[in-house]
Amino acid sequence: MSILIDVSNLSFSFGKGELTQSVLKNITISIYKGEIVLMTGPSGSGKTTFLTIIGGLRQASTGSVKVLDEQLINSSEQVKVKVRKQIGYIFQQHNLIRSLTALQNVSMTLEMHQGLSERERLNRAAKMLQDVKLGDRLHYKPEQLSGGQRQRVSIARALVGQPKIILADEPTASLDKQSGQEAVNILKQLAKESGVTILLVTHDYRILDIADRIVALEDGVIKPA
Ligand SMILES: Nc1ncnc2c1ncn2[C@@H]1O[C@H](COP(=O)(O)OP(=O)(O)OP(=O)(O)O)[C@@H](O)[C@H]1O
Repeated sequence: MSILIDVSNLSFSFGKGELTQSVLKNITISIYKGEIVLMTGPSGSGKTTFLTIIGGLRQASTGSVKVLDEQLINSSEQVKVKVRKQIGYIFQQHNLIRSLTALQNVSMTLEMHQGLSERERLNRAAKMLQDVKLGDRLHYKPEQLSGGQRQRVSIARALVGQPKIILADEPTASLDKQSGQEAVNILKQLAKESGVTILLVTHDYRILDIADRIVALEDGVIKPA
């Protein structure tokens, strides 16, 4: 099986000199194609920091971080952009644009995919929203949707560009048990159908059963969960 995320001896600190705070300490982990990996760990243990480095959203300088065969340590902006284009992101707060409908929020992501006409973008976005069971909510704005529905719009937005990797940061944190489980179950089903790899950070123990593998980050160190 191919390795999509290959991290070895990654260390990362915030601040300089006496104020240096070491957040990730010598992390080594490989994540395979199609795998769903959940990363748990107490608040402040470095989970979000780790995710943003993997996603090419934060620069690290120590160790090796290969994502989709690109080295992200001390990488150029060009390399980071190339990697980012192949990743779908899901955040705790859905980060949808309030003035746009569900359909517009999802189709907007496809604007950076060259060569698709507006009609094709809208068709793909509508199909994706049907897949997350929101076919009857295409023209609703975020505030007209429930928390779980909004999070499913962000799942559709993350998947519509056919990414190789999904990075999700506490996607169920603001949802009740049922909506949270519904959202991650849909995510899992769609990911397995298309072979997408998922790295999901959470301290929601109610969703651990969607994982193929669970790892724990404690004090910047990875431990088997
Ligand atoms: N931009 C920043 N500048 C300085 N320190 C930061 C910054 N971002 C995070 N930190 C610190 O790094 C540590 C790890 O933060 P991080 O957000 O990665 O943890 P987390 O495990 O995701 O926590 P949570 O589960 O609460 O989201 C924390 O102690 C935090 O205060």
